[in-house]
Amino acid sequence: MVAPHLPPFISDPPAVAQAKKQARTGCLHALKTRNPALDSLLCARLAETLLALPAQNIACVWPLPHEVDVRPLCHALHKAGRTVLLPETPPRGHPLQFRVWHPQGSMVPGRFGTEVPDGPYAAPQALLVPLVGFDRTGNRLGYGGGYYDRTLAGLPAIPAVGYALSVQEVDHLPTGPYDKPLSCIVTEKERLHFD
Ligand SMILES: Nc1nc2c(c(=O)[nH]1)N(C=O)[C@@H](CNc1ccc(C(=O)N[C@@H](CCC(=O)O)C(=O)O)cc1)CN2
Ligand SMILES: Nc1ncnc2c1ncn2[C@@H]1O[C@H](COP(=O)(O)OP(=O)(O)OP(=O)(O)O)[C@@H](O)[C@H]1O
Repeated sequence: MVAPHLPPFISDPPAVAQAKKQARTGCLHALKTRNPALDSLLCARLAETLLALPAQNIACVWPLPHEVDVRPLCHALHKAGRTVLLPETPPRGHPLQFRVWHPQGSMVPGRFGTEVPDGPYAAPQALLVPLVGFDRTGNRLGYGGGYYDRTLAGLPAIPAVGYALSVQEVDHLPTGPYDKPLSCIVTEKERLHFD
């Protein structure tokens, strides 16, 4: 039997995977022990950044319990007339899909403790990217599922805005073959541009 033609799968070299794991532990600790009063400052800065984009469909984020509470941002974008999408997490190895969120709609449980709206599927025109960690050159770190890496690879032409608190910054993040720097990262203190 002839093997089906699949693109070559290249995982991170072991030293890179190990270094990412170590950075992830430190950044997650910083996220979980943050001053929660900073969440609203970050939301305000993100609203300003995203509303400046000419995008109707904005893929936002619904927070996990330990993450920055960006739910006020979802409400602010909706109030401003934008269509808010939220990610649905497929099995590992696939990119995220996005569904329309409405403040009065229902959320259903998704993978890894996420909550997903029951609205229709839609394509984003701008993408908000939650960060576990980041560095000053635009490199990002997630939970290690490769979900946003794959999603960004499939949507190369739309603006992607990463966000984190400034305590989640590290000096230098290791990168693997699929890691691409973001063009913009927003924290409660600043907006970093990398193009
Ligand atoms: N709010 C939110 N939604 C999101 C993401 C995210 O980072 N944040 N995702 C980003 O890809 C996708 C979900 N992917 C995820 C993949 C893995 C884990 C995960 O491994 N979580 C650890 C908890 C880590 C910890 O608390 O120490 C776990 O379940 O053990 C979480 C989300 C889509 N939705
Ligand atoms: N476009 C892709 N195609 C195939 N494999 C990929 C792709 N993007 C990432 N990967 C692989 O997925 C694995 C996890 O990647 P990584 O540790 O960078 O995830 P992450 O950026 O922390 O998580 P996420 O993207 O979910 O926020 C790595 O082995 C990586 O090589």
